[in-house]
Amino acid sequence: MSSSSSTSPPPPSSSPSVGRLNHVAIAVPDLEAAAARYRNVLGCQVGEKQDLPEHGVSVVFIDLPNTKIELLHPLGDNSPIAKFLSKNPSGGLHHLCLEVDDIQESLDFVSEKVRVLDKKPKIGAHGNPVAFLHPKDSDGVLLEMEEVKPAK
Ligand SMILES: CC[C@@H](C(=O)O)C(=O)SCCNC(=O)CCNC(=O)[C@H](O)C(C)(C)COP(=O)(O)OP(=O)(O)OC[C@H]1O[C@@H](n2cnc3c(N)ncnc32)[C@H](O)[C@@H]1OP(=O)(O)O
Ligand SMILES: [Co+2]
Repeated sequence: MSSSSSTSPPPPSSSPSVGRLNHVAIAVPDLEAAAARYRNVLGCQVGEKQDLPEHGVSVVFIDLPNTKIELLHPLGDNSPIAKFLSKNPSGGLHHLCLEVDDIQESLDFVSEKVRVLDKKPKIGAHGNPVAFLHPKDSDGVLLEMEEVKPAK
């Protein structure tokens, strides 16, 4: 088993510049019930539901001090979330979203090493370009990259 240490070499200079954990996404069988639980039981700041047909999802974001939780529910039978919930009826952890500062450069670099699910980025829930990497190439965890330009 390998482990990281302070002496590990720096990443290649052309690798993506990964920033914050933008969100952790959870697929839920009942979006209203899940949102109410985060609002009323955990006392979190819960946003409005958004429908995103181009992604086949309804989504509610929960703001935390340092990141967000994205609650995902299928919008239609062809939704990737419908397939996920058919295999995981109680719901579950769906993906992690990492911020990068240039998504096309990041995709060009990582696509030589892992399967990229979107050759071209799509516009995600925050109006920024997003793309996904195959979970089977990243320890069983679906990874989303979201382009967030560094503040000037
Ligand atoms: C709201 C917009 C945006 C944002 O701005 O934040 C979003 O987050 S959109 C979120 C929804 N969109 C996506 O998930 C797009 C990317 N996903 C996909 O392309 C597909 O879901 C997938 C990951 C390629 C899986 O699709 P498919 O191969 O058709 O499904 P299978 O059920 O056959 O899965 C194959 C294999 O992979 C395992 N799997 C599937 N999903 C996940 C997952 N989320 N996390 C971990 N593993 C996953 C699945 O269990 C299968 O494994 P085996 O059973 O071992 O074969
Ligand atoms: Co997401």
